[in-house]
Amino acid sequence: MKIFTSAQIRSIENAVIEKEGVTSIELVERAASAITWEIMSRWRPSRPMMVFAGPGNNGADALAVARMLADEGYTVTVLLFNVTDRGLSDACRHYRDELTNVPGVSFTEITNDFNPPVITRDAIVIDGLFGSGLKEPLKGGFKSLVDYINSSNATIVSIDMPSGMFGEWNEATLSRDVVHATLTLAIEFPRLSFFIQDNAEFLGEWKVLDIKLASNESRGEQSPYYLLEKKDVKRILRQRPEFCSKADFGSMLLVAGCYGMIGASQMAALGALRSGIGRLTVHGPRCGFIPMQTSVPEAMFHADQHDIVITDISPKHEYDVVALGPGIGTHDYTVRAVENFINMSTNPLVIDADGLNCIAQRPNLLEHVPPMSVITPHAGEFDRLFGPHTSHESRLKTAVEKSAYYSIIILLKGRYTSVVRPDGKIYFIGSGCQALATPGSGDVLTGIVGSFIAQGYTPDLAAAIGAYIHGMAGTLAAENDGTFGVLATDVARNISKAIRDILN
Ligand SMILES: NC(=O)C1=CN([C@@H]2O[C@H](COP(=O)(O)OP(=O)(O)OC[C@H]3O[C@@H](n4cnc5c(N)ncnc54)[C@H](O)[C@@H]3O)[C@@H](O)[C@H]2O)[C@@H](O)CC1
Ligand SMILES: [K+]
Repeated sequence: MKIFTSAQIRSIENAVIEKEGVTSIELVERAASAITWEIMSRWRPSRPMMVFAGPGNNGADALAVARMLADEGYTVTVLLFNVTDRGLSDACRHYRDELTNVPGVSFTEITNDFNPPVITRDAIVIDGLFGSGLKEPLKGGFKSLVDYINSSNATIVSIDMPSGMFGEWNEATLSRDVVHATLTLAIEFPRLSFFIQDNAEFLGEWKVLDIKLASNESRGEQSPYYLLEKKDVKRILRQRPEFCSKADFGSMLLVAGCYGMIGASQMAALGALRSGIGRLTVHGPRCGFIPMQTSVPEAMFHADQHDIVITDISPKHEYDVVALGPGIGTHDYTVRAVENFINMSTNPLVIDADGLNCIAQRPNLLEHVPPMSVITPHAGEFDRLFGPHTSHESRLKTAVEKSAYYSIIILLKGRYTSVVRPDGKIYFIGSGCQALATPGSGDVLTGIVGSFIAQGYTPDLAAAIGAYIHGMAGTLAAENDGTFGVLATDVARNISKAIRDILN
């Protein structure tokens, strides 16, 4: 699914109005009925509704919802803020005129100062102050109003977006002067902001409501941002031919483990094997030999000359891909081995965890990472590589810049994992859940991504489908065990099930 900017959504909306002869009032009506249904399915008419409407079409949506809720027997108090020089939008004026004599609605239009009404704890606040037409961070009276709403402890439903939040790029608004919604009901499209962790506290739960807006128009519109869905992964994944052998599914060298972290080699190896690798060799220190051969006998083991750390990475054979990093530590010998290996590599690599921490000790080394390699940092590893960041949004922007500069794919892990390509495209992956926040989970992901590259998927797609399948495997594991106690081995065990579900 493409993720559009607010400007693109406006132009899609205008195109629908012009080409299909739909009026903006009809669109508001569609949006408002979808919102009203959603509210009615969650809260009974005994809950008082308190509607805050702004001067644009976000306000029009709110006024139309107020009328519909009143028709359904809810008690509705409406405050319309008509305080800007520009006055009301056409649709807002239309719904204002319609509301003035609806029974069950207490309506006030504010054109100047006002005394804030008491918001009781059982009230449902409907926030229709501003949506995609917000031009600058809120200030003055609107800022105080938003503060007042936030301090009410009531349930807050934001229409389209929490008022004060932009559809994209919110650094200037971070955590200040934005409605903190309990539920955000987005109209037709999710926004880029929804996938960035900084904004989670504004959005609360969010849901996209379908108002049949222009699938034709939106299909033609280009966007660098995508939400990867199950159907996309199904389209990318190739069914295995009936006549096949393991030689058809690639070979991978996994460079992983040190004394005390051989578990990382196991997790990554399981990730690779459960996602279909044809042949897997693990290179690790000698102390890893017995544990690896007993716990993952399907993998071959190639022992380093050193007992407890990796000191030399010189593959004896050709591999389709080398994945490097889980549990290797950052001993001087290992940093040097990583440096030598990267300097002589020409094919795309997968680099994770301590592999990245080793690179962070030799900053120029990134210049020598082969193009189209995949690096898979979490926020901490990312900052060690590229410097500290104060927000997830700024981290994402740096990822776009660094991905282009180094021609590498950056898979930035999080609630919505972002796979950033050198051409600026970002795939967001939301298939995971809290269960994945467990030790070894990232190692499993490294194994999966490496395995898909070895099987012939391009590194960007291997990273994207790998992250999706990893997330889904974690979610499937949580269906059995809840979100607290899922182990990385449980995630690995569910990979094959996730792939089967996707292909069915
Ligand atoms: N996307 C769509 O196709 C549809 C959108 N609809 C609604 O329309 C909304 C967008 O409507 P609009 O474009 O009218 O925009 P908004 O209603 O978000 O806001 C525009 C108004 O707010 C004022 N404003 C902007 N920034 C301000 C600030 N910082 N301080 C004070 N005033 C400020 C503007 O001058 C203008 O009057 C969406 O969020 C959604 O709720 C729906 O009505 C129907 C379909
Ligand atoms: K809003």
